[in-house]
Amino acid sequence: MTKPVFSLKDATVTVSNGTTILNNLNLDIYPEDFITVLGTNGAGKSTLFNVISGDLPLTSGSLEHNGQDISHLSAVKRTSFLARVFQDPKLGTAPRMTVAENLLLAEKRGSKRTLKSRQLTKEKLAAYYDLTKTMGNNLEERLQTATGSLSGGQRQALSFLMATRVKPGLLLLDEHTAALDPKTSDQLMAATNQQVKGNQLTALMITHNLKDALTYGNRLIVLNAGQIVLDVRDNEKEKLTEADLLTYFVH
Ligand SMILES: Nc1ncnc2c1ncn2[C@@H]1O[C@H](COP(=O)(O)OP(=O)(O)OP(=O)(O)O)[C@@H](O)[C@H]1O
Repeated sequence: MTKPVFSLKDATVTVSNGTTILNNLNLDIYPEDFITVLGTNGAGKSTLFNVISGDLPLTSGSLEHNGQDISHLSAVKRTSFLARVFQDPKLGTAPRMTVAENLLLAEKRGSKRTLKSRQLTKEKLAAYYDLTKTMGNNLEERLQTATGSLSGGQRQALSFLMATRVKPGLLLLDEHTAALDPKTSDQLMAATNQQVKGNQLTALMITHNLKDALTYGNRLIVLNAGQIVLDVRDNEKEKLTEADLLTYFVH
């Protein structure tokens, strides 16, 4: 039987005021799972990501990666196998560096990040041109532009390409299309789906868009009050409707 790549076991986070924001949560993530994550505001979705990325420690319980307990591994060390794209286009890219330099930097994920512009060879720039052209938003014309002057959609597309430049063991998509206009959001969602499937990535994607949650991924989970209240995959997921999902949105 296939073993999970990541396992959260009785994961609990209690904050200083005594509130429990993740409550004995259990989740096994299998290779090539593309899991859409839904839940009301404050359900614990970002907390779940913060626990996986190592930005927030567990109060109790554990996180395993390929059977090894990594609960105490630093967030920096986890970047060798984890990548995350945030909702805010400003996060994830270095604003003064060009698009090409950011892509080069992303290739060094998990190792020492020193950058020498001579490493940007003609061949590399040609490869980046082809790569960015797949995003369908003219990013390929702006390879030598400082990232800070890109549009939000272009910057978010770049963040996504950077997160997947070196295949991560797990890709965390934290409402990565939420700040974009509907057309740009659809474009990035389609590109995301293509990358995740084409490169056999394992991914978790937080979204408030029920349609996207139903359309994409092989598995869907709903969080409520720090617990998973629905976990469906394949045929069972395909049968779900938006109306079904709304019944899980209880405050
Ligand atoms: N470090 C923290 N200290 C105290 N409370 C926190 C901390 N992080 C999160 N919380 C609280 O825990 C709850 C869950 O927050 P979280 O951000 O995980 O929810 P969410 O499901 O991602 O919500 P949203 O959909 O609004 O982004 C919220 O009530 C939040 O205020």
